[in-house]
Parts: sequence; C-alpha cells; structure tokens
Amino acid sequence: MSCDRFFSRDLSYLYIKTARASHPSESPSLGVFRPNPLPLSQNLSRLSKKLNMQSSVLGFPRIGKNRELKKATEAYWSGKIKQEELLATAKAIRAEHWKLQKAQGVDIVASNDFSFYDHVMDHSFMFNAIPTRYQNLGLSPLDVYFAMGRGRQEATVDVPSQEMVKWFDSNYHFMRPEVSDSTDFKLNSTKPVDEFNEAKAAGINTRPVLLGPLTFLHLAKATKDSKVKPIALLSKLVPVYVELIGKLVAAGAEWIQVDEPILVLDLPTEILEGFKPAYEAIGKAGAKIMLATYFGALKNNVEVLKGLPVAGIHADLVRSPQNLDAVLPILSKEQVFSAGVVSGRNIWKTNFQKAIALVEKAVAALGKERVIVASSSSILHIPHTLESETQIKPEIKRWFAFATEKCAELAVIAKAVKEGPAAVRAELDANAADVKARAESPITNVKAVRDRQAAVTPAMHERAAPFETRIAAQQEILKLPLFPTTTIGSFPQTKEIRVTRNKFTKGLITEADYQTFIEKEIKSVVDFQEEVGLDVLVHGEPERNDMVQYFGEQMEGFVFTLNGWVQSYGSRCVRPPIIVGDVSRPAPMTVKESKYAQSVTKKPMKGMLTAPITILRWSFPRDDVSDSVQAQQIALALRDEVQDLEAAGIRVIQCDEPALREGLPLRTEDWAEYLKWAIDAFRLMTAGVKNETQIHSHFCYSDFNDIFDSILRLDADVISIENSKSDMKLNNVLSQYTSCIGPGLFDIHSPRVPPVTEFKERIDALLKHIPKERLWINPDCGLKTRAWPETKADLENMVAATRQAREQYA
Ligand code: MET
Ligand SMILES: [Zn+2]
Repeated sequence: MSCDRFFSRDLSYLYIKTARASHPSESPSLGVFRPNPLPLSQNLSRLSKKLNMQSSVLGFPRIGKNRELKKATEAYWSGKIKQEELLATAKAIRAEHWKLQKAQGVDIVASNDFSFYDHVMDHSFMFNAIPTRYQNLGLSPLDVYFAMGRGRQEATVDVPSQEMVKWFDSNYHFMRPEVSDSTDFKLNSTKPVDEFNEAKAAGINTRPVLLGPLTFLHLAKATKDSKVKPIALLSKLVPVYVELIGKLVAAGAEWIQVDEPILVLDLPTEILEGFKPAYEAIGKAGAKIMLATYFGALKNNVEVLKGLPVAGIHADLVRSPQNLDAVLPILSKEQVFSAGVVSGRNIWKTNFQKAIALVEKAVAALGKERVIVASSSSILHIPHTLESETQIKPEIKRWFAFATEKCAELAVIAKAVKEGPAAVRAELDANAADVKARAESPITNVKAVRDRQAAVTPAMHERAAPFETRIAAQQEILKLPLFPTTTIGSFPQTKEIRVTRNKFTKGLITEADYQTFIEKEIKSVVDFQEEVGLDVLVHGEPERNDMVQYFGEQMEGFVFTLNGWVQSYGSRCVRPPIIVGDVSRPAPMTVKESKYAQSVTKKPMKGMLTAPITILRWSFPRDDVSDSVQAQQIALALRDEVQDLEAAGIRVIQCDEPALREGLPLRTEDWAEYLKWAIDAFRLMTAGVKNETQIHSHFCYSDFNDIFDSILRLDADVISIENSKSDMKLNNVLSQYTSCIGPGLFDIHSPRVPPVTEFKERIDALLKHIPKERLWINPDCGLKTRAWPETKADLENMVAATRQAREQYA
C-alpha cells in the first residue's frame, strides 16, 4: 500500500519548484544573478590572507555511526515511519557529522555530501533530469526521488529504477543519469542551499559540494528514445549550475567544491573541450571554485585545467603522488592547491612522514597560504569510526584509521606543516611507531608464505593437458547428458538458516548441533535437486554468511569489523573484511561440507569456492604490498583447497570470480597488466588438478563483453555467466568461447518465473552461437536471495525445457 497520503506535501527538503511557482525575482539569468561585487582576483587575495594550512574533508560517510540513515530510510519505505521522521533523522545525522569533523579539528567541512540514496541521483533530481516514467505518478517529491533509485511496484504504479553503475573503481554504486533533447534542465530542488543554511544555523560554515557538469554528463546516458550525446547538452546544463552557485553565494557560501573525478579517466575530446566554456561560465557565478579530481592520475588531462577560472584545484596524491608534479606547474599565481594526502578509500593509518613531505613540497612551491591539506576523495568509502571495534587486537587496531580518525589525521598534518613538527610531536611519534610496528609485524611478512610465492613457477599456471583432452577425460567419469543442467551454488537462505548460524556464532548452540543442522540442510537441498532432475549438484552453501567473509574467516591474514559498514548503494551497506597480513590457509575450508554432500548422492557434486580477485576486491586490501602479491597469496591458499577437494573425491569444482571485471583499472593502458596477474591468480588456484577434474568458473554483476578474451584465458573447462538480464546481449561473443559455457537462463533477482516455452526459446537462441556439445544450462547466479516456491518452479521449468531440447537436438 502506498503511504503517500500520510505525507504533508509542503515539506520542502526535496522541494520541486514548478516553472510557474518560481518567483520572478528569483529567476536568474546567466551571469547576472547576484553579481559578486569583487572581481575574482580580488576575492582570491582577500581569501589568501585567511587561508593558512587549512585541513579539509571532501565529503563524509552518510549512513550514520550505527547505520541510522539506512534504518530510517528502510523504515520509511516499509511505511513504519513518516516522511517527517525520516527528514528529522537525516537532519540530526548531518548536524552530528559536521560537528564531529569540526571537533576532530577539520577546518573545511563539506555540505551537500549527504544523500538519501545517491549523490549522483541527487543531481539528476535537482537538475530536473527526471525521466518521464517517474513523473505524474501522484507521488510526493521524496517518493519520486526514491522511485528513481529503487523503482516502485504497487497496484497502480510499476516503474523500474534507473540503471545502477559502479562509481569509478570503488564499491559504491550510483544511479546513472538519463537525459534527452527534451530534458528541461532547471533547478528543481534547493538541497545544497538548504543544507548550507542548516549547517550555518548550527554555527558551521561549510563548503558545499556539487558534482561537476562534465562528470554529470559524461556519466549520463541518453534515454531510450533519444539519440542525443549527453555532452551536447552542456550549454543547457551550465546555466543551472550558475543559478545554483548564485543561490549558494547569496546564502553566504564563499567556496564551492565542484567534483570532476572523470579527469582521471581516458576522456573523449568533446568532454575535454567542455571544461573551458563550462568553467568560464561557472567562474562568473561569484563563488571561489575548488575543482576537485580524485581516484587516480590526471596525466594529460591536466592540460584542460590550465587557465580555468577556478580558485583552487584538488588532486588525489594517495592514488597518484605524481599528480603533485603535474598540477604545481599549471597553477596560476593565485590559485590554491588542495593536496589529497589522506586516503578516502582505505582504512590504513596515514603515514604522516610521507604525507607531510608531499604537503611541504607543495608549500615550498606555493606558500602556506595556497595549500590545503585534504582527504584524497570523499571519505564516503570508509567506515564511520574505529571506536566500535572493540574486538580487534590492539596491536592491529593501531594500524587503522576510519573516517572519524582520518579527520583527526588531517588536522595533525596541517598543524605539523603550519607550526612545525614540534607542535604535534607526540602525534607524529605515535604515528611513526604505529607505521613501524606494522612494517615489522610478523603477520605482514610471513616467511612460509613469501617462500612459497618465490617458488611459484610458470608451470604451476598450466593444466596438464589442453581442453579437448581434459573434457574427454572428464566425460568418461561424469557421463553427463547433452546440455548438462546445474545451479551456481547457493540455495535459498531461509530465516531458519540465518537464525541458526547466528546462534552458533554467538555460542548459543554447540558445534555438533550446528553441524547436524547444516548436514540436514545439505541433504534436503541435494534431495531437492535430485527430484528436480538436475545433473551436476551443489551443496547449497547454507554454512556461508557471505561468499568472501566465509573464506576470509578461515584464512590467516584477515580481520573483521563489528560495525565497519560502508555504503554500497542506496540503503545497502557492506562490511568488507580487511586484509592485514600475508594470507595462508591453515586447514581445509569447504571439504567437510562438499564431502558430506557427495556422500548423499550418486550424481556429481560441485565444490564451491570464491576465487582470488573477488576475495581481494570485496575486502579492504593492504597498501603495503601490491594487489598482485595479495592475489597470489590468496590463490596459493585456494590452490590447496582445490586440491583437497579433488583428493576428497569432488570431481567438479567451481571457482567464482564475479569481481574480475570490476577490478579493471580506470585507464585502459593499465588493463593488460592487471588482467595478466588476475588471470594468473585464477590459473594458479585451479591448474594443479588432474585432467579428470572439471573446473568451472562463474561471472556475474558486470558486462563481460570487453574482457571476454580474458575469460577465455582462464582456461576453465566450463564457465557460467550472467546473461538473462542483458537481453542475451552476450550472444555475439559467445561463439568465440572455446570451452563449455552456461549463459544464465533466468534472472535470479526477480521473483518472476519464466514459462517452459521461454526457457526453450532461450536455449534455441543460444544454440545459434554455441555448439550443442558445449552448452550448459543454469541460472544467472546463486539462488540465496530467492524464496523456495519460485526456485522450485524456475528450476523445474528450466529442466523441462532442457529435456525438450535434448529430444530435438540429440
Ligand atoms: C555473486 S556470485 C555468487 C556465487 C555463489 N556461488 C552463489 O551461488 O551464491
Ligand atoms: Zn553470481
């Protein structure tokens, strides 16, 4: 049921202003709205006197110390609280975060970094880039906004959400803006102004942050019915920025942070050429613009920054210390440099000595008045505070700094440069001791692990024989029918499973009782698969909380947080494991369950493992050794697991690598190197088995078209790959795949059950691209989020269609 009728419509947090409702006196025209009395240069010199080694945070996590925002938002969605309560919670969270940052000593604090769902979507909404499907649904503005983020299904309304896309190479996801020739860009909400005023009322003068117009349009796509290139709309969009910045200036904002993270990507000329006209217009709006880039190296893109009428430039010196040498020479005499020396992306304590050296280099070139000490990016990507992590051993905890602690670090670094090291001697000494302790800790350098890495040979990455030989040997043993059917691993994680696992974790039931429970679950999932008539069975993964955490908890080198949540998308948060040391596997991790599952069926049981890149990408990685070294350590640990499964009689082993695609570097010139070590890690994990053992791999969550040749290079015997949602768009590359392949036949995210005819049509379509002896039949991904009734119906229909196909194509 819709709860809209309960909401008062005059709450203006996400205030939609219709064209007619706007006051004539408020309607701005380009460049004349609230003209700034001083020319920019004068503004800057006035400002320069005030600036002296200030510290700055580009944006703070929004979800709240204990995920208060998530809880309130979900309560609102389910009708448990009203809009007023949600807005009040959000307001309290913002105030708390501003005060917290100030209390830690941060000078420049952002506003408008808050979002109910996603900051990119906030801009779509604010600029009136609201696709027509969300309009005229009779929803409140806030519900229109949420419908864009999560879709809306009820009796009279059925709209899907906007497309969700990964935010650069982070684990945050944004909603992709949609624009067309008819998008009527205008100021649709006053969110940045409202939040600026809100902070001001709380006594805090903030620097509002906006996503820049080039980034907004580069990340946007044209609506289905429009052929427009989003960048062609730049001249229509920029006046809205000018109007908005004018309003912020009128409210008292002096500086505005405008984020253009796309400057670390390979960019087409038309995007690069847009910077000059856009910022020439924006520069006249009366504010001092801090143009912020982050997440990587600017490289040649630095050229477009030269001569832009902005008051400052921010660059990420954590991801790319070279940015310092790139940016310093292009700054004009008055421009300020914001040095991003404290990571917004990882949880490691900043090495003060290194950070201070970078800042001092900037100061030597520019003077203290023109340097700001900043977080490398928004610190959105880090958990709120280390304070709650009471269970992490103190000797490891001292290596970490979460969001709150990063704020304090910024203040110390700024003070060290401003007043000299003596002013913060105790902090510097403590930091140096922590850094040293980590470097010297036995867990960061385990001889056995390093020796094993040194002994890795090229031959360890090669299967004994080529695919054709292997598949024949496998078929001898497995005797699978044409079009073998299987699933991807997990079966519905019922409430009973989760409750029992929790009880076990809390010590409320014995290990023996838990084991009995898990075996009962496995047995019933195996029986179910036999009844449905699947060919290669799985044990269902009832013992796993999460496909990465489950393995991390059983390996050396990982630690886990109690409350280290970070926003993944919307209200969804994840709690990534932290890789703290060299990784190894003290004992088998999955053998007991797989062996038991195999013991209760004559059909082949598929062992189920998460592969190295996915474990690495879905954790916080170390920053003291490279990703490739970490991936190799994980691969060696998993290699042992693969061989133990084989020794235990498991003939088919699936190694899930859904994050392979998302690990791709931001710049294409870096792809080859990444793919080399990532593929090597997979091969190191899997290549030690006999020809008779069948290696499967699984891919989902991304569009794999552009790395399909790399998937081939994994040399797996069978791959399953998400396909159904993408309108079977993989079909064209499928024919290139030379091993067996199971493109997903149904979308596991939807409760909809495709009829047998639809399954059969999909199989027919796939057979146009894939030779029949190589086609496998399976869903898109694991079934753990589904309920049993639809799972049963889906699989029954899938098997029925397969049987028809077998008759037809035998
Ligand atoms: C995100 S991929 C998930 C694969 C895993 N084996 C599962 O079935 O849940
Ligand atoms: Zn999957």
